[in-house]
Amino acid sequence: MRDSFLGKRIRGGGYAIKGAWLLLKHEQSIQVQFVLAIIMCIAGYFFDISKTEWMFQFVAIGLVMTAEGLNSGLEAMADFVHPDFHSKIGHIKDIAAGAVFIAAVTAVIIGAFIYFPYIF
Ligand SMILES: Nc1ncnc2c1ncn2[C@@H]1O[C@H](COP(=O)(O)OP(=O)(O)OP(=O)(O)O)[C@@H](O)[C@H]1O
Repeated sequence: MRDSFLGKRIRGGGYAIKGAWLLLKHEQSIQVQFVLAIIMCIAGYFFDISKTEWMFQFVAIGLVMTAEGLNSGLEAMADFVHPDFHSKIGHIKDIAAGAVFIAAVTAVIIGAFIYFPYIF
């Protein structure tokens, strides 16, 4: 069972859940995103948004947290392989941060589409 296809997949899932927990426990950026996600869920209940709007909201939350998590992983990898200052490392980190920025802007646009009609 341990080395079977199913056993490996189950173990892989365990590592992934552990990784998500580590992100929440140690990464401040993810903690901030998590709090924002909770605030957006409270807003969703408050404004009684539709099922489709909930779906878009969860996609936006997932998109930002996924990008932030991958960015954290890449930063950790960069710091491990090259702890010293290097322009290439700076460039790599800036690109990864840029991806988070794109995800965040997308989430803000989705949020504006959902909540503007309720607020204004
Ligand atoms: N080793 C390095 N060499 C060159 N530039 C770096 C290096 N480390 C960081 N930088 C520059 O500083 C910026 C911030 O890097 P840092 O690793 O502190 O990320 P951060 O977004 O502050 O992440 P966190 O708050 O999660 O640690 C990078 O985007 C990059 O421009």
